[in-house]
Amino acid sequence: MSRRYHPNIIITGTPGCGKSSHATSLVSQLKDPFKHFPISDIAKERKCIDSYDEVLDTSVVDEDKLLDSLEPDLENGGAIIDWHCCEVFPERLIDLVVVLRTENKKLYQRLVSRGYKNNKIQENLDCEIMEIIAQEARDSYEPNIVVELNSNEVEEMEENVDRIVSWVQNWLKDHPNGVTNELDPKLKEDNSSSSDEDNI
Ligand SMILES: Nc1ncnc2c1ncn2[C@@H]1O[C@H](COP(=O)(O)OP(=O)(O)OP(=O)(O)O)[C@@H](O)[C@H]1O
Repeated sequence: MSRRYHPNIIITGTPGCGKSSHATSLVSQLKDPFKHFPISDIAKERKCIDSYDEVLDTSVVDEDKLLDSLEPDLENGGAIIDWHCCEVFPERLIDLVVVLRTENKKLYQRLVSRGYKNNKIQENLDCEIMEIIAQEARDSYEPNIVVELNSNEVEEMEENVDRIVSWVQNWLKDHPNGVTNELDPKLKEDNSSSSDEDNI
């Protein structure tokens, strides 16, 4: 039966909230076999782009194709997934979902400095105000694996990364035999036996 011996973590949040910065720093601290999966780039590399949204100036990903392509990576474990969507990844393959939150004023400044068009900036600010991604995470995963962290200042980012590294170290200690990749209710109970939320 397929098992993973390192946890898979989703780092999600509205564009500009710091997903890539967090994921890069996390992987540089955790090292091998942990690997950064910047999904926007990977979707292009693995030819999982469905179409282009002219209005929002963004690529539309073929999520089924993306998931088929990523499933073996997720089964290996140690994936640090960096994307603004999280619901596409099956619960059985995800151990922690980190939702980054940024104050609107700060997010606005970051998006302006990227040269985004006004409608794209507004769309992203609305997304953050309405907690779209946080809600998607709450709707898609067990509450004990979803954590919201503030990402307004550099110091917060450093603190967040330290907390996630500690969580990983505890996960590795708590799961010496790994966890199943299968959808097995009994084994799933075993998977959730550690107090994941308490550790982060
Ligand atoms: N906690 C933070 N404090 C200060 N600056 C930050 C923080 N997080 C990110 N930034 C800055 O905000 C900008 C956007 O960060 P980053 O590219 O990591 O966001 P993202 O969520 O990955 O965006 P996207 O979804 O568009 O890829 C970068 O210039 C980064 O340095």
